[in-house]
Amino acid sequence: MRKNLKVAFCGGGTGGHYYPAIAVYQELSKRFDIEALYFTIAGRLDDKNVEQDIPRVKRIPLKVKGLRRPLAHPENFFRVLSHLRTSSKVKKILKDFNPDLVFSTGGYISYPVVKAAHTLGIPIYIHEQNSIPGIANKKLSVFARKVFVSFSESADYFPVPKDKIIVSGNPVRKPVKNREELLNQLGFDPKTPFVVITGGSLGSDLLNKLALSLYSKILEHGPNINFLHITGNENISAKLNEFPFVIEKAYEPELHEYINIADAVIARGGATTIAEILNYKSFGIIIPWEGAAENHQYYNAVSLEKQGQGCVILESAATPEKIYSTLVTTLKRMSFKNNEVFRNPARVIVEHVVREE
Ligand SMILES: CC(=O)N[C@H]1[C@@H](OP(=O)(O)OP(=O)(O)OC[C@H]2O[C@@H](n3ccc(=O)[nH]c3=O)[C@H](O)[C@@H]2O)O[C@H](CO)[C@@H](O)[C@@H]1O
Repeated sequence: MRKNLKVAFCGGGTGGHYYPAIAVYQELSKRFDIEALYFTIAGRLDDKNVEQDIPRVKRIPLKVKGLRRPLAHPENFFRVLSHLRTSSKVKKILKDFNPDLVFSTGGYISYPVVKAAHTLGIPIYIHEQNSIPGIANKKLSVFARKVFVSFSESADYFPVPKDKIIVSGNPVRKPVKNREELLNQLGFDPKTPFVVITGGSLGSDLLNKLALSLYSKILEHGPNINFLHITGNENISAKLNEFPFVIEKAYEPELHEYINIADAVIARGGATTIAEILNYKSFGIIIPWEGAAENHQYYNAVSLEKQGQGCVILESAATPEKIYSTLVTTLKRMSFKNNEVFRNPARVIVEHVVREE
């Protein structure tokens, strides 16, 4: 008989924080009967998706806001007070649920949850997706039993003994669909190169603009390439009508399936998109968002480039001509991929958690 495991998760607001938690849930549920509780940020992506992604989950939406920058901003006084109030509510919920462990993937929602779990003595595990860790994870790492990091270079940022840190990689969801099935559904020929364009879970105006010029060039000069373009909430369909080789979606809940079969991905430098490109053996043409805290998207992207699975194009150099020529060269070099995930970071995490518990 399989053992029961009660897990409380938190980490959300964006897909970059949320999907690694889902990947860990999926891996844990191969070994245990999981009873899950998920603290979501009310109204955000995690809150909207968790009931589809985790069967029978107890969803606990919290109304929390992140700290404003600079940190000395007067508004932060009230936000910290609200975190403290939320923390006592969370403490009661955690006490009643009585989980075996808390798994947190960072972001501001993790403050009240991890602090409450700490006061109750519940084992805490933290995962950091980015090359340069976020403030919440750095501060909360002292309460964790283990801190999992995606990049070895992040280890030095955490104020904890080195043996607490495990370089696991960033967990990605396990793809289950094949290329033919997915591309036939989109009405594309599976033998034609297939490219995903994504600005991450919130979309990117810059990528949307660049893509339109890229499509015009392809219409004029070729070669044959089919695209799935994730626009975020922006609706640009009217402008895309003249390009029959492009399917546009505002959001695709199973984007990982398409990244898995893509011959190339044009993307921002969000850590989880980068991890999907890396682990599914695709190739990324990455234009990092320069506004990311401490430029972490750039360092995420450089790490992909160093591993031979991507190239970084800075915003200032990201002209349609540059993207077009890089894409054409990339596709010439690529052979069509198979469907295997060559590394499964979620398994590394689960093995450590099982060993500890
Ligand atoms: C603007 C912002 O704050 N960006 C941060 C956010 O990025 P953001 O949420 O954009 O995250 P990532 O690009 O890292 O990951 C997006 C995730 O959402 C999934 N997805 C996306 C679109 C879609 O339609 N369907 C779908 O399933 C992707 O497959 C991926 O799993 O978190 C990342 C990880 O902490 C950080 O590195 C980014 O800097």
